[in-house]
Amino acid sequence: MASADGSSPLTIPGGTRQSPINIQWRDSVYDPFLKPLKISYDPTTCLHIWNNGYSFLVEFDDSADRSIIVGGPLENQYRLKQFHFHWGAINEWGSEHTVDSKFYPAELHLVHWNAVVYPTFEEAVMEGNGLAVIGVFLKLGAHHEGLQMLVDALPAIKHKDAVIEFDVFDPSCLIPSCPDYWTYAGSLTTPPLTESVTWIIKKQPIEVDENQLEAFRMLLFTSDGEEEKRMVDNFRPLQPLMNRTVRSSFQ
Ligand SMILES: NS(=O)(=O)c1ccc(-n2ccn(-c3ccc(F)cc3F)c2=O)cc1
Ligand SMILES: [Zn+2]
Repeated sequence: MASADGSSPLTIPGGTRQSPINIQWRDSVYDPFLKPLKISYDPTTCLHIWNNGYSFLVEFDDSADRSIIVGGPLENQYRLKQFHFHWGAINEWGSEHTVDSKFYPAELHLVHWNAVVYPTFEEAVMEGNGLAVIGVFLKLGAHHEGLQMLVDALPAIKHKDAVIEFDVFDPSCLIPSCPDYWTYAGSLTTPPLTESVTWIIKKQPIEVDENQLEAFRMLLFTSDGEEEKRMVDNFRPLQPLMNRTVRSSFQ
């Protein structure tokens, strides 16, 4: 939906570092000073899984430094707050970022915040170095054992605001073993769209099977009792790169 000047309500007036973007592989710049990203998650920090009416999220206890990432492009360590996905109605699209203008059927986002510098997540969301989000592409292929635990919980959170307890889950099983990533300065891809995210996009996708993608698509945007609207195509349009460079951790 665009307004008279052609802008969509999802553009931030004066935004200079909006996300998602297309990652043009040949335009990314290898940075030899980028460190390996170190990921250490405590599976018992997992709290619950819920349908927030836009995606489904798994949230974590972030009251201490128990599930953290450090290194990579980051100056501090960041605490895991939640992870969620974006996907399409069909396998031809669904990811938020694209690589050489290619969409993947889905994309995982692991959202972390800079608890070294900021006292709360709410404050970190407003600051340029407040958040770090790891993006992982999902491609159609083999069955993913680790994802299946999430898929098995989805029928119980079909409707908006449904939540179930999720005791133990290690999201490391959703992150590819290949250490290669791209990184750039960007934003949240849904409101408040704040320009507070260091994006770390893994080069290697994970493989999931058709049944697992279909399970995402039977979730609903709508609450119980409302006219059903399937939760699909919950990805934001690509945003202009403007004056940004995408760096790669690999040659
Ligand atoms: N898709 S993404 O860029 O990873 C993304 C997009 C939006 C959010 N998001 C939306 C609202 N919030 C949020 C939640 C709690 C809070 F206190 C403040 C927030 F901004 C948030 O973190 C979080 C992550
Ligand atoms: Zn997201």
